[in-house]
Amino acid sequence: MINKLLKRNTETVIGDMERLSLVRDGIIPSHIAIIMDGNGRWAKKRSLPRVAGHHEGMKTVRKITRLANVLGVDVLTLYAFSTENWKRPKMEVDFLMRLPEEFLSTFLPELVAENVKVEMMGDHTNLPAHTLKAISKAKEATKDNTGLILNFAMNYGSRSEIVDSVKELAAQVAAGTLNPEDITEDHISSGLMTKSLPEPDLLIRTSGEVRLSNFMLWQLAYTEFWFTDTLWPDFNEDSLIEAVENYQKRNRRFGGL
Ligand SMILES: Cc1cc(N2CCCCCC2)n2ncc(-c3ccc(F)cc3)c2n1
Repeated sequence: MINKLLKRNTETVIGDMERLSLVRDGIIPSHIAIIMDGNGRWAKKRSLPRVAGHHEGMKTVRKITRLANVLGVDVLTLYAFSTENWKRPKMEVDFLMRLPEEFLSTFLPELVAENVKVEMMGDHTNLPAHTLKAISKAKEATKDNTGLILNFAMNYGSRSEIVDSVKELAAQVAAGTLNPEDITEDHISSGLMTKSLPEPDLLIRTSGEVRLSNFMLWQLAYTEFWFTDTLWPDFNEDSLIEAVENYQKRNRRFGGL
């Protein structure tokens, strides 16, 4: 019995290694963005409080960050808290606002050792000081790292991001330093929080929801979308490999023929 289990486990490990090797031989999406949905539903299925799903989802963040780094992904953007999330019960919001420091208190040393650079995009105002302090410490500790950029979207909303970019251009036009007819797509892109990042190549959304929820609306214009019914806490290394394998089968035309 033990031998059969060992044999099967060995075959599984070898199979996984071969699958990982095949994926790494293919085109790896430079920027993967993920809408990490299904945490509350995961908890409800287990008669657990919603916050248990968020906490389990945080463990998935570790797993997927490690694998993305191994695959050679350049940027991993994770939609951790949207501007709409403030409408949730205060207890849940307070819990969510503690997750960054819980995640970083245990995972920051590994992120530093693995050359991962922590970044955050979103509206800093209204985020609690303790949350910002933890994230700022991680950004500082990893600012010189040159590996995977782990970009957390916190209190982020795409439409307000675009409005802010347009306002900046309007101010330049009002100041006479920019002619309206000279405004290009690059002017808008350069005013976004993602101005220093490549646009996402692959967007993943979990839990069966098929919508963007005010996430990177401008940046996702030519991104490949992959939707899965898997709930975020159940999303694992196999799930990410499957998404990248699917991505590698697509023929991206960026609007062309
Ligand atoms: C608000 C929130 C929610 C949050 N969830 C866990 C993942 C599922 C989605 C919602 C709950 N996670 N997971 C990690 C972070 C985080 C954020 C910034 C940072 F620098 C380090 C870690 C996080 N932040």
